Amino acid sequence: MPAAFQEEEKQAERRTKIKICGLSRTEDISYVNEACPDYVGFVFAKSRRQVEPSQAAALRRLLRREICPVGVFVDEKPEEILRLLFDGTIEAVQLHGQETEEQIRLIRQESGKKVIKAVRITDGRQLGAWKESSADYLLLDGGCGDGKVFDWSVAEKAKSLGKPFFLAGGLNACNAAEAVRLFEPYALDLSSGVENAGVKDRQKILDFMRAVRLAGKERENCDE
Ligand SMILES: O=C(O)c1ccccc1NCC(=O)[C@H](O)[C@H](O)COP(=O)(O)O
Repeated sequence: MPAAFQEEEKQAERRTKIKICGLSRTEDISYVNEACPDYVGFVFAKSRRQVEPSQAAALRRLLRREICPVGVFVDEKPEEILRLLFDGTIEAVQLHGQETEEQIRLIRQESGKKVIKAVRITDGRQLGAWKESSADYLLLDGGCGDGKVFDWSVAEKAKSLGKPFFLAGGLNACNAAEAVRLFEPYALDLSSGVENAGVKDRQKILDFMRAVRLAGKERENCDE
């Protein structure tokens, strides 16, 4: 492979990934198809953003192939999660409830797909308990899609987890750069911060994408 392409690939691997969560309308899909985040989330748990499996399947068919659809669940039966993975409605799983290590292992083994385990942070103590989790990624959150920022003084602890993590909780275009600088997360995940009057907003999605990409470029310049 030519060196220029190799360098481009390396850069793409290094850049902070983005997940836009809680899509429920065809308009939302056209916004993300334009902005092209790495992941989007369909919430199957009880929520104002909840989608039915058939609705998610229809939205997924409209989604650009490069974007990974993640199913967001709270204490759902593993069989139902696996059904949605096997029929292609989702390609990865995010667990927000009291799911056990056994359930996480089962979902990964049966499907071969990635599992993200959400951990609600109230102080740094929750982090240690999940260090050995078999989940592919942790997702550090202040709530459940309610725009709650947790105490960012745990950034150093999060970085020393030795496990890639999604950072979530009250992110928006204004605090994205600071989040990238402090945490150096694998990915940023957000929902409320790209909404207006309770629905996804095209301009806010584009602004967020731009803010994260810019923060990534600044970090690269500092590293050079
Ligand atoms: O978004 C929901 O309504 C939701 C409901 C139940 C469990 C999880 C939920 N969302 C999970 C997410 O991935 C959100 O993007 C994440 O919590 C951040 O949300 P926000 O603070 O609003 O950006």
